[in-house]
Amino acid sequence: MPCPDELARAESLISITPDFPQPGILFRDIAPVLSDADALHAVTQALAAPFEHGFDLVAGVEARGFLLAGAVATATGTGLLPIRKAGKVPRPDASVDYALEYGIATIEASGDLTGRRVLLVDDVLATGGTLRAAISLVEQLGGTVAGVAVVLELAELGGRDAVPEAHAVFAA
Ligand SMILES: O=P(O)(O)OC[C@H]1O[C@H](OP(=O)(O)OP(=O)(O)O)[C@H](O)[C@@H]1O
Ligand SMILES: Nc1ncnc2[nH]cnc12
Repeated sequence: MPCPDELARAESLISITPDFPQPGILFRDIAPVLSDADALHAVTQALAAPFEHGFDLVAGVEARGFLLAGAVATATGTGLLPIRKAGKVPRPDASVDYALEYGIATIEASGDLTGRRVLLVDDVLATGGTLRAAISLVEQLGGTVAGVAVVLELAELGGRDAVPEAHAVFAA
């Protein structure tokens, strides 16, 4: 497990910008965490820790989820499943439409995940639309969702109701 002091410092690096990308949205940006080696290490460890040995593939949703999924997969010696936004996968085997806090989107992926235990990771749990869609996508591909981990849960947006199994490193 990561050191609590290091995690607290990592949380303090998350920036908050009002009215981005739309008026009324309080945007949380984890980019400063990614560019700090100790903070990135602590957050990566904290994302994976509750699920130790319970997964063999890490999935992240484009784009910010990719960054964390890559870090967690490397740290835990597992593979990586990129879940892409619409139009990027040549022959998607699964496609899911969804709504998120500030828009609508479609995610796609290809491959046979039969027998794979997948840890889903993302930066922010807001309404939960993105992770709910990602869970559905993994299951459509034949995989089992072994866990869901996010860096930051925005509690007032109700994402926990949509994804009750989510483990959040930080909550706001
Ligand atoms: O809980 P929700 O309301 O679904 O919102 C959370 C999602 O919103 C952001 O992704 P975004 O689609 O903005 O993509 P990005 O990673 O490319 O910035 C964030 O990275 C999460 O995936
Ligand atoms: N408020 C927010 N900040 C950052 N990413 C988000 N994704 C959805 N809502 C968000």
